[in-house]
Amino acid sequence: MPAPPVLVLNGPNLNRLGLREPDVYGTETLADVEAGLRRRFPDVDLRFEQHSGEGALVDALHASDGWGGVVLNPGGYAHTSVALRDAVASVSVPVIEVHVSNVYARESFRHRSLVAPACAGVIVGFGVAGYSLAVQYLADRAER
Ligand SMILES: O=C1C[C@@](O)(C(=O)O)C[C@@H](O)[C@@H]1O
Repeated sequence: MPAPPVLVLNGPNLNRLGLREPDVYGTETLADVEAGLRRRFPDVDLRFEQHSGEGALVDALHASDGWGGVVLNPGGYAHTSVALRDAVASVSVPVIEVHVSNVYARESFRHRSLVAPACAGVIVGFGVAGYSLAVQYLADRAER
């Protein structure tokens, strides 16, 4: 049986990666991230979605239930969204929260994630390499 897909789910403003605050987020675009992950993990059925709205992110999480995992960068919703946290808690798929920047080295309102306690793990501050680390974890987990 083929391994179930892994969803790389990005929230608001991450479609601006590479353009927005490059000193904070780097110069790689979301398309670069997708191409890099597809190159690095040719055997993983990777799906990519980016939504600016909270509801669409909630729906995407629900639709991924039973998949191999979700790599979730909730963007600013990490710090505000009870609905997103509840959506993560409502599914049995392992969700890894990723932040490109080191949110703990930034403004204090970024130090708390409402979503993180519902996640299997969190990767913060490794730039876009965080997506790759998260997919690697999920791929290893699928092989166990
Ligand atoms: O939009 C983002 C990007 C971010 O999630 C990151 O990847 O570093 C960190 C958030 O605080 C911010 O609102």
